[in-house]
Order: sequence, then C-alpha cells, then structure tokens
Amino acid sequence: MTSTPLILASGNAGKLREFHQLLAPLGFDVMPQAEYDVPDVEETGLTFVENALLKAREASRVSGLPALADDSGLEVDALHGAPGIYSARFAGEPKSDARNNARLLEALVEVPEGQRSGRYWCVLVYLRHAEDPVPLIVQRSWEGEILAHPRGVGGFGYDSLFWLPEQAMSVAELPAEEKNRLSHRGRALQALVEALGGAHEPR
Ligand SMILES: O=c1nc[nH]c2c1ncn2[C@H]1C[C@H](O)[C@@H](COP(=O)(O)OP(=O)(O)OP(=O)(O)O)O1
Ligand SMILES: [Mg+2]
Repeated sequence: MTSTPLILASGNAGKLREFHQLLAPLGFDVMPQAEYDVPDVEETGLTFVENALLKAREASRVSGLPALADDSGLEVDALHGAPGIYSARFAGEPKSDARNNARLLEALVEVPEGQRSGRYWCVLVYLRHAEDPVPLIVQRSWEGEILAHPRGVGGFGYDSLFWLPEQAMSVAELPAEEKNRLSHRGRALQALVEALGGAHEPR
C-alpha cells in the first residue's frame, strides 16, 4: 500500500512529535512543513479554526500536498479565557514556553486552588489541497487545573502547569502514550482519522 504524503503544517516540535507518534503506526507518510520550506504564516484569525485554516492552506499551497494543521491553546476561566488563541505568544515574541509559563503563574498568583480551572483546545484542519472548499475540521478540549508550581518534565508548552485531577498528575508527568490517548490533540486526531476513512484522495 502506498500512502499519500501529508504535510504537517506546524513548526512546533512538541506537536510534531505527538503527530508522528499517533500517525506513523496508522501508515500515514507525514512530513513537517519545514521539509518544504513552508514559512510560518501570521496567525491573524480570531478563532482557532481560522488560524488552523490559514496554516493548512499555506502548507498545502507551498507543498502541493494535502495538509493537516493544528491550532491549539489554553483557556483559563479565572482569566476570562486567556491566553486562548494567543497562548503561543502570551509573553510576547519570540515565542517561549518558559516565559509563557512564568506569565501564567504570575497572572494567577492571587487565584486560590479550586478556582484555577481551564482546558486545552485543539482544532485540527485537514485540506486535500490549497483550494479545498470542504475542509475537514475537528475540535476537542481537555479539562484540568492550573498548578501554582510546575511538575514534571514531559510534554511541551504549558504541560508542567496543567493538572489532571483524575490522574493526580500534571500532563508533564503523564507517559507520552497516555497523553496521546487522553489529550485534546490525541482525541481530535483519532476523530479526524476516522472521518478521513482513507477516502480523502487528493484532487
Ligand atoms: O498539548 C499541549 N501541551 C502544552 N501546551 C500546549 C498543548 N497544545 C497546545 N499548547 C500550547 C502551546 C502553545 O503555547 C499554544 C499553541 O499555539 P499554536 O499557534 O497552535 O502553535 P505554535 O505556534 O507553537 O506552532 P504552529 O502554529 O506552527 O503549529 O498552545
Ligand atoms: Mg502558532
């Protein structure tokens, strides 16, 4: 069986690792957009969906291949939904997980345990080609609480501050396979692959 190559429209090493772990066993021939010199697009949308569409469209346009983009972020209730679509740039440019985490802790310093609920969102967009008028779109969330101090060294982004009450661990303490099974991204991708059903041929 020859699988259609698929461009992953992301420059985030943590996401790319998770996509690879999830898609390689399913026989997808996945390539990071850097292999096609796809530039990072400006994420000018006001929603995860819009930003994911911008990223997928650019990657597909430059590579001439089907593309999958992920726009994701953290929504914190005590911060009225911030950092949301601005999660990657929460502490300004250049993007830095360490500075984003420091800014999050700072913003929540007065917020007591029990009022630190939030969730990760992941929106996936799959385009068969750059002008695909029927993008396949899936969104999933993952509930948790924001810790007052980091725990664990796995994952990426805000994972060392994201507490899972049911697992009694931070995401950064969770084994990678467990994160992929439970996460916003892992579950969105499972749904997307089901929706694809192998029938999405490029045209
Ligand atoms: O599982 C996750 N574990 C921890 N943090 C996460 C996760 N999922 C998203 N996040 C955070 C990281 C980043 O601060 C933002 C995504 O921003 P987002 O624009 O989608 O990604 P990005 O700019 O890092 O790479 P790219 O746009 O090239 O895919 O949300
Ligand atoms: Mg981004």
